[in-house]
Amino acid sequence: MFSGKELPSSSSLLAAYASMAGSIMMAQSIANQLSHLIPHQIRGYFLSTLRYFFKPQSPVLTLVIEESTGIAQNQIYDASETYLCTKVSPRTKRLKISKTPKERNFTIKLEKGEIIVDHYEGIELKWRLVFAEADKNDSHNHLQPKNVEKRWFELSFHRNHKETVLGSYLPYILGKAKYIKEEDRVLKMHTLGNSQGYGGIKWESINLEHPASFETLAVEPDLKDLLIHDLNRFVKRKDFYKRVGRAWKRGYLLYGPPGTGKSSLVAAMANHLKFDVYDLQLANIMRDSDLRRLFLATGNRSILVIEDIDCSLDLPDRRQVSRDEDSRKTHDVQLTLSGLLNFIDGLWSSCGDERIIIFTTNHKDRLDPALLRPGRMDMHIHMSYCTAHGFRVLATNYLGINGYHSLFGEIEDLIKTTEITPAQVAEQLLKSEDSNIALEGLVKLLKRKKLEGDELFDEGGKMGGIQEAKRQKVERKRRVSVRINGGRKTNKRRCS
Ligand SMILES: Nc1ncnc2c1ncn2[C@@H]1O[C@H](COP(=O)(O)OP(=O)(O)OP(=O)(O)O)[C@@H](O)[C@H]1O
Ligand SMILES: [Mg+2]
Repeated sequence: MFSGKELPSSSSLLAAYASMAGSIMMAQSIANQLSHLIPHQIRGYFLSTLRYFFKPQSPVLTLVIEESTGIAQNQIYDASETYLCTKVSPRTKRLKISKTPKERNFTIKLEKGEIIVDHYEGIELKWRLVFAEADKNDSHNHLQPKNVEKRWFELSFHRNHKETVLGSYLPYILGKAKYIKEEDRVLKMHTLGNSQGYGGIKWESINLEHPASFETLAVEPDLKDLLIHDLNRFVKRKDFYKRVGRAWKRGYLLYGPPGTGKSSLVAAMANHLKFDVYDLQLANIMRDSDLRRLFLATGNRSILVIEDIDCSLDLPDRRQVSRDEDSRKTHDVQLTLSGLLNFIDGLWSSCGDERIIIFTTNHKDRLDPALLRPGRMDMHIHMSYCTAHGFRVLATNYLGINGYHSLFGEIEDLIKTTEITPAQVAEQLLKSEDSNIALEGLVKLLKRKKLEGDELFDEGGKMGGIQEAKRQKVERKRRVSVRINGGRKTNKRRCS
């Protein structure tokens, strides 16, 4: 396109200009001297022709950035459009504004003919949006409908800055636009569909509107900082992963009792990174081929979540009759954890960038050692019962209390000695908008739970361990809930 060689340097330009000016003056004096010989009209024509040929070159260089390259959308045009929305000045007269149901924010675009002046490293850059009716005879445009307007940006600046604009300003705009788009991106939550369409089970997506963020998460500040740091480092390390020849992926194992925020943490991670979430319910997957297809259909910059990994892998019976080319065979398609892990490892390396995989479980102790093997999951994160700090976060979230409340001392003392999940605390705080009523309710709940815990402790003494007493109590509860459900099988089996 443009190369440094095409343009003279400023000093040579000056020299050329000086010699041109000299030539014009000389021509003028010749013309004056010959004035008595040359008729008046011819003299004027002679001078204007001379001026045309020796006119100094304009110092302004204009880049034309067309909307389409004829085959594909022009990336620089799209990025400029996004970038310039942030550069609207008080002098801008007209803007176009729109919002589709799926968009979160307004989209602002420049109107025809509007001019925006931007400054970059001390350079003044003038942008103008130009519209014209598309050339109907344009052979490049045969794919476009007739009477479509052609659009382009004209970017004008002093030609001395050509190198900076091409080498640094335009890449800066591409980067900025990418960042703006990421910020605005509506995240998607992909789950497995109910319908078995052609080709088998498929992902279906909805907007991920989970409000969880690291700010609203009731976890210890150290853990929160560690996680945010880990995620930020991961997304920045593309080159590092490439250099050491590793697939750019990261695995987290979240474990802890129900209601401690494992799913909320997944949503907070997705919101923080602006990654889509793919929720893979293994219970719905019978065949290896399905797993492979679904896995390959996940997008870049995404989090693949496999919840309750301890439950989903020992599903009752995955034996299935499948149709081979011409004979019917019975395949044992039982998925094992290590089989799944090898499968994922193998595929993962070959399918794109910036992948995060998260396993969640209520029972780390029941997991296959293959999953716990060093190097398999990058971080093991324990989500545990509510702490005093966790309670303060929830009190801020739900009741808007940022400072002190007279019941805080009692609640925090009780929380330290009681097993209560953040979900239970949250539920209690939701019961009333009056913080006194909500917190008194929480005190009662904590006292009741503490009492139950103490009884369990006594029972444990008789039975030879608090864990055994707990297990038996949960077993009793589970039998009740199975009876209530009438033995109906659900996808998410109770595993406690
Ligand atoms: N650590 C937490 N911080 C803030 N809110 C929480 C936390 N844990 C639980 N909650 C609240 O409780 C609800 C249930 O929590 P969540 O679904 O994240 O738990 P979970 O650990 O995934 O449970 P399960 O093991 O049953 O899947 C959440 O919607 C949230 O409102
Ligand atoms: Mg969960």
